[in-house]
Amino acid sequence: MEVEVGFLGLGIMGKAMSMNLLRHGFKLTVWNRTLSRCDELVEHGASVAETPAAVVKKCNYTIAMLSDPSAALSVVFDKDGVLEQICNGKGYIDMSTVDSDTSSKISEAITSKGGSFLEAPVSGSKKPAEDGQLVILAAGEKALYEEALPAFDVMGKKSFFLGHVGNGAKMKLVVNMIMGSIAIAENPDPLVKLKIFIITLVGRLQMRIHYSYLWCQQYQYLYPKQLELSSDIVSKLDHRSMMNAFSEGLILADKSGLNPQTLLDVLDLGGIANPMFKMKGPTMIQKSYSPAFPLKHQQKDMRLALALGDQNAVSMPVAAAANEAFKKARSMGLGDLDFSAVHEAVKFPESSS
Ligand SMILES: NC(=O)C1=CN([C@@H]2O[C@H](COP(=O)(O)OP(=O)(O)OC[C@H]3O[C@@H](n4cnc5c(N)ncnc54)[C@H](OP(=O)(O)O)[C@@H]3O)[C@@H](O)[C@H]2O)C=CC1
Ligand SMILES: O=CCCC(=O)O
Repeated sequence: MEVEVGFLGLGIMGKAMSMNLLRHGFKLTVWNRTLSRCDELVEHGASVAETPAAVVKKCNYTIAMLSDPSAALSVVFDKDGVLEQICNGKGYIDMSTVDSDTSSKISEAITSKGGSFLEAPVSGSKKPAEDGQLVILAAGEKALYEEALPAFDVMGKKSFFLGHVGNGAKMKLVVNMIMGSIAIAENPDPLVKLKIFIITLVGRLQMRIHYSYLWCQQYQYLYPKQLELSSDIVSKLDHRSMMNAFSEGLILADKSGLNPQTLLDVLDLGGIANPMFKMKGPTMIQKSYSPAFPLKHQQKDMRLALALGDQNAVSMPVAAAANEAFKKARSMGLGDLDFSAVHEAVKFPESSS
């Protein structure tokens, strides 16, 4: 018997994910609060139902991709909602990004009616959703996970099963917290970006000319020395803030009962994968901070970069907060360890020397 799959919520993500399922031959029934948004899916072979309850009635399992906790709850608990038709043998998979309490509430309601529940938030945005390249962070009923794997394999490039309900939601929130913090570090005020760009460009140009005309002994006096320093320091600013956000994420994962190594694996597959997380993450988990770049030097560069910002009236609240963590690490006697030892200062903010 052909598996009938339901899909609730055809926003940016839901539309891309359900199109993908259709492309791969899944038999799909869709619903969206604004029903007209179903039209394009219907053109591509989907059936449409008038309520979430009607979708659940028809389908073996139903996937939801809704904006926030209140939407996720409303679609389940309100009139004509999922709960009215969920029963033994039917599954409900919420892929929306919500908190673990919301997810648990939905799980309890679904299972109390005999249905099975899985939370499965995703890492990856519109394009990965269109290309079937999401990273799926599932938790809940293992049997439903296995039943839905063919759909997950189409929607994503990798699926994790993270255990009991709540772990998927928490993992997703940790990843997005790191992403949000880095985004601030990497996307400051446009004026700041322009200044950094100009300083860096001039610095690079200067280096090129410097090497081409090294023979010219007087060259070094043609450009202000400070500019060379500026370019170097400014180009390192993002790494400072990244390391702090990364540390907070590792600690949040650990304290929330998640495996920090799994967080590293998830991060490495997503939009914020980068060589620094990959290289420093495992040693940070092991609390091994053998110095490659000593923390005291990093804090010195932070201090100088902040002074540069001061000179140029550039507001840098993210860098200032990161600098406080590096100062704290120094006060804890960690200055000669690797700069990733800032992790300890983030972990124990009340410690002092
Ligand atoms: N966009 C992204 O890059 C990513 C988003 N996510 C998460 O996926 C989820 C969906 O995001 P996205 O597709 O971008 O969001 P959109 O805003 O594009 O879509 C939101 C969907 O939720 C529906 N909705 C909102 N409120 C209600 C309600 N009260 N009752 C019923 N349906 C409701 C909307 O219906 P209607 O059309 O009627 O407004 C729409 O289908 C969110 O939880 C988001 O955090 C996860 C990874 C990446
Ligand atoms: O929740 C949104 C995440 C977007 C992304 O992972 O690129």
